[in-house]
Amino acid sequence: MVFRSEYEPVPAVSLPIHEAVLGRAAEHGDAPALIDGTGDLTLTYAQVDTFHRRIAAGLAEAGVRKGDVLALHSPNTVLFPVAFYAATRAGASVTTVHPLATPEEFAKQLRDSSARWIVTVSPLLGAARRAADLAGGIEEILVCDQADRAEGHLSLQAMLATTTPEPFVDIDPDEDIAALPYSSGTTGVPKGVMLTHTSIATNLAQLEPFIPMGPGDRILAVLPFFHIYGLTALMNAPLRQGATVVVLPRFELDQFLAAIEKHRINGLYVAPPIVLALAKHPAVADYDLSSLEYIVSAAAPLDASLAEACSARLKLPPVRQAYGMTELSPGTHVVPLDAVNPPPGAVGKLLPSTEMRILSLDDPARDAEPGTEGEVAIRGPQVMKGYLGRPDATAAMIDTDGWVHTGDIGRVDGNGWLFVVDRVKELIKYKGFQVAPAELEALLLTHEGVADAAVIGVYDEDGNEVPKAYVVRQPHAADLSADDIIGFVAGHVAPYKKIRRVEFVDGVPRAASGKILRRELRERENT
Ligand SMILES: CC(C)(COP(=O)(O)OP(=O)(O)OC[C@H]1O[C@@H](n2cnc3c(N)ncnc32)[C@H](O)[C@@H]1OP(=O)(O)O)[C@@H](O)C(=O)NCCC(=O)NCCSC(=O)/C=C/c1ccc(O)cc1
Repeated sequence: MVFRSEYEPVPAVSLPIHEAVLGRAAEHGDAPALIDGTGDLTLTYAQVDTFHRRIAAGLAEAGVRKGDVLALHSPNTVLFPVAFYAATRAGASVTTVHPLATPEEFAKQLRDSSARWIVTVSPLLGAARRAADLAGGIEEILVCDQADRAEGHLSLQAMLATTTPEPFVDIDPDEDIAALPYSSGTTGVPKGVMLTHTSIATNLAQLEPFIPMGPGDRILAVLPFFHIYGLTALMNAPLRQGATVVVLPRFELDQFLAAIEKHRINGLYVAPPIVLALAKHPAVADYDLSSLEYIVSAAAPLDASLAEACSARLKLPPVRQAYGMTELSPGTHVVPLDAVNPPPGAVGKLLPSTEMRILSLDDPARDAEPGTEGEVAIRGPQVMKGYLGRPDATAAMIDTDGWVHTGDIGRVDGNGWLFVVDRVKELIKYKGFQVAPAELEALLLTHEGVADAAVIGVYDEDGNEVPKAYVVRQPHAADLSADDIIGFVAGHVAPYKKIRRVEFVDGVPRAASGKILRRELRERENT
């Protein structure tokens, strides 16, 4: 059975993303678009409009051409959105990089995406230079935050002085790639997700009626812009509608609470660990959070009683969930802000122009019995174009009828609410960040004391999923300890991918094909 959205379809928004988002920026003029939540800098809509055009001219002058891949490597700053739209206006596809990626991880992404340009911030220049050396093929490393050409790197700020006219680039929004975030999908290592201008812009139009933001609304950008959730909910959506975005570089509880109080934030888009902090942390009582009107949570499963504790403490309507994934530009379901008594735990209703099937877990060619659990499959204009350079992985994810097999297990109630109950995919979600077991297993096998290894997600006391390694020692490495393993991995990966539990075993369960039997390990955990 195909579930169809109960809402009127929305027409595709076939526009370059910078036009779809900033097309009306000049009209908003002096209204604040972006405020630095750690300082005083404010960019008005008129400035964002002018600045991104000047930087696009500067990038074109530096040699950026249509189809080039530009790696944007920065924590959240007020210049991040400006750099993003400047790059797309110059014709580039933007691949966003985690600011804490190690040089090796960064280099992998540069090589895989055939990136030619890096835009970073000066504190991260060292990592960017090492990554560029490892990867090769980089024309130039540019820096967002320097007023001049310090340290020999072109600066985006210096480009604001350019008198060169903005480039005219002929973008085909339906075909050309605007964003190339990296995602593991349901299995394997991170892959470049090709999102066209149209798929991202149309997804904004699909979401807008349900979580409207407009002039006067003040949104807090604490989740990273480099993930599709932040890029959509905290950057594209508010800037398209004329709201004000207060920007924080990372989640630090007191700074976050102080920013809500100081800037009279009314809408929060967060992930479950922040809902947990709001529900339980004593510091919450020290701040005036009365400006808040709603909280939306996505990126990872949210416990219904935790959501209830959070909204009760802050005297807010129930926390709204939304559901999506990078491969879906990203949104497919949302609990509308104006929904009356949405059922606890629901991740939402199908967005307009989106179809869903719930596939049988025994036979994915068939639908599950109505009301029962199955794998969520999605079809709509927000489906990615594919994984860059990986036709096989693309075919494994999108079937010949255009359905994306999400790897999440869900159930739909009689009123069309989706509940996500589990997942079939291998991926670990640490605080909403993807951690691919295959990547950590490959790394563990490079340790001279490790004979074999498997990684799965287990739950800690706070209900966070954390990566756990099962390790088989080499015969000569009898004294290899858990701390050795944890330290070794931490030395090679971004902090969110760290191994946080270790168990030594005599053997890793494998199928005859050699595939790790993760289900067996998971069952062992639960007994
Ligand atoms: C703010 C969070 C929730 C919590 O922050 P945290 O507690 O500091 O944890 P981190 O995960 O950032 O940091 C991990 C480690 O790195 C460390 N770290 C941290 N920043 C630093 C630093 N700048 N220096 C140095 N060490 C540091 C940090 O201290 C920590 O170290 P450790 O103590 O060992 O755990 C953070 O985890 C976070 O941003 N998570 C969200 C990720 C996210 O956006 N994912 C979205 C994927 S896309 C998606 O799901 C789409 C959904 C969607 C659905 C529907 C829609 O409509 C739209 C979208």
